[in-house]
Amino acid sequence: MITFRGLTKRYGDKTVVDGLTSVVAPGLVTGFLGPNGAGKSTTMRMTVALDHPDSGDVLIQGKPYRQLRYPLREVGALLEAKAVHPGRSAGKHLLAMARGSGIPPRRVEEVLATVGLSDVAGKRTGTFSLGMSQRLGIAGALLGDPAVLMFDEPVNGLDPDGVRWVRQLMRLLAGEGRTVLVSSHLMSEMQLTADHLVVIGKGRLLADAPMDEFIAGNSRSCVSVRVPVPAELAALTERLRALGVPVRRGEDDEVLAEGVAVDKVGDLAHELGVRLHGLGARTASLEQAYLELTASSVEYGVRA
Ligand SMILES: Nc1ncnc2c1ncn2[C@@H]1O[C@H](COP(=O)(O)OP(=O)(O)OP(=O)(O)O)[C@@H](O)[C@H]1O
Repeated sequence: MITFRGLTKRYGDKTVVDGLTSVVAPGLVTGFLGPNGAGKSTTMRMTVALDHPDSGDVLIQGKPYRQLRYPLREVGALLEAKAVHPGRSAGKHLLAMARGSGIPPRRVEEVLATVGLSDVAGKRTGTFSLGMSQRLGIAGALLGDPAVLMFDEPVNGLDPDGVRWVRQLMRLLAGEGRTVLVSSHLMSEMQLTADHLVVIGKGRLLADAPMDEFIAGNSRSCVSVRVPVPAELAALTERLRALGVPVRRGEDDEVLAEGVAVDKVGDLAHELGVRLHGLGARTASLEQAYLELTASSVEYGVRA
């Protein structure tokens, strides 16, 4: 479990993390979302004492990081994949980490195998691609077999196969009862990976909710109707609008009706003798819900 209690960080006169309070629960993948500059990395850095809060605190399994006897055995973190001595081999890098933390050296081979880097264990990390560095960073996080794991943009630089592998790994780790906090800007990927979401904007908590609840609560549900004959599509649209239902164009022969039941649209089409090629509730995506919620919190956006 990770507990944020009024966590606050200022750089100069700018508050980059602003009174963040949340509990990241074990046994779930929690997605940590927010626009660029929202304060996600700063929050993660404070969790492992790489940065210090101005007020509030963050606890790992109920304790501040500094009170953990062997931190790597309690919390693993992938923060900056390239933050590794470039002249050192992957194996030596992990061995050095293990030595300082009372972790048996055989764990190095185990985690290298888990992340698929066994064959390049002897290679200098300076020669690694971004994807390989990400895998090495993940190996470092897993080294101490910790109950709490944090990954800042773990799929950055990975190919589709690697992205899927990360997703499966996150799910596996949560399935083992661990606490998994993961940040990403890839919403479609996050929708497949996370059970729960913590969303921040300009350092403030915007949402802390299960994935389904978040999507339902931050998007407008609608009904998609496909009508192949344009005149019939217009007639149905007109009838819906006359009933006060907002209707907008979808793709090709599709219209999207908001705030109305699927049955009602089907009945109206039948009444008007309109032939349908499709009728169904359109479930909103995480991306739509996220964009709705964060629209006013985007710091570096381009105004339309
Ligand atoms: N060492 C620092 N000194 C001054 N400002 C900093 C420092 N580190 C971060 N910031 C600022 O704090 C804010 C939050 O940055 P942070 O990296 O935590 O955001 P983020 O949500 O991780 O963003 P991204 O999605 O772009 O990685 C930004 O405005 C950033 O410029």
